[in-house]
Amino acid sequence: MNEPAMADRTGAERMGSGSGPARALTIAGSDSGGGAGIQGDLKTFQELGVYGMSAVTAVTAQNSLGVQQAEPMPPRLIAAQLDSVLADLGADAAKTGMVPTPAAAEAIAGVLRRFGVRRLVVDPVRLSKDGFALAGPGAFEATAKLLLPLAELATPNVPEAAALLGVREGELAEIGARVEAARSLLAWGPHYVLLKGGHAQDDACTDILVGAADGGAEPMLLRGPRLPGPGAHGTGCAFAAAACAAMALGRDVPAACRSAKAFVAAALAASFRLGAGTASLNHACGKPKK
Ligand SMILES: Nc1ncnc2c1ncn2[C@@H]1O[C@H](COP(=O)(O)OP(=O)(O)OP(=O)(O)O)[C@@H](O)[C@H]1O
Ligand SMILES: Cc1ncc(CO)c(N)n1
Repeated sequence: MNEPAMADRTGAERMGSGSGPARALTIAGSDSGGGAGIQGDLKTFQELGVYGMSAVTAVTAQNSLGVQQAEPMPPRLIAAQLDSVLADLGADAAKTGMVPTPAAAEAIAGVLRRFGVRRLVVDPVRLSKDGFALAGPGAFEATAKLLLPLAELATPNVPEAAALLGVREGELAEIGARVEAARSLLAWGPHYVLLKGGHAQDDACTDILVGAADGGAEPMLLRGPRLPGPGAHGTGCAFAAAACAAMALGRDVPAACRSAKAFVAAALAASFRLGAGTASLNHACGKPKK
């Protein structure tokens, strides 16, 4: 099949009040609790002014207490959703989150390659906050092997980075070790790695961005005050989705990561308690005021 490259569709006819919005596609699991996954990503896209679309990779039953159950979608149905969106609507940027099985990773990588999706954020999701395996057996490894090479930006947290590098999480406690780790992760193939700092014992919650173009020689450190408490559900997804939204709007990766950091900080500062467990991120109050 001869598919149009995404770039060819960027100028698709736009009707009504002039040019249409930038388009962002999330490829992720459904979170019934509304804070992470598809639901969190679409809220983030909406808040940041881009048109959100989705391909559901799995359905989870979860709430503020944790994940109770998860079922993967059949790979063919994941691929069909991606085909439907990309062949007709197009996307200026996309992000992947929960990839439940190795076959799902294969299906996603195949369609993204076929459509030439270049502005891709890969969030290599492994465990939920309460330790539920969102990536089933072999799926994290398949995501690393098949999706990270397609990524413009990869956004691992500290435990995911440790797993990818085969080191203990404790070895990434110091900022210098995390900069080195981020550099080493470039070997998986993304153009940029943003190593998130939420899990580090770091008062500034430092996120580290390195780029392959200079071999990670000039890391960019994104700092902000660590908000007290256990944080909120969905911060990792919100970061990747906010970066994806900014990339859909044409920003480069460093600018996209700066705005994602500001978005998550604002959404966290405005978070609230709904259930008996972890707080809910307030995506609707997260828009940076600048
Ligand atoms: N307590 C906090 N205060 C301020 N910023 C935070 C806090 N916790 C996390 N962040 C920020 O939130 C973003 C997500 O980081 P984190 O390391 O928590 O991702 P994650 O582990 O993938 O998230 P999740 O726990 O949702 O899976 C980063 O920009 C990080 O710096
Ligand atoms: C569906 C889904 N994706 C990602 C996460 C990680 O926060 C979650 N809890 N649920």
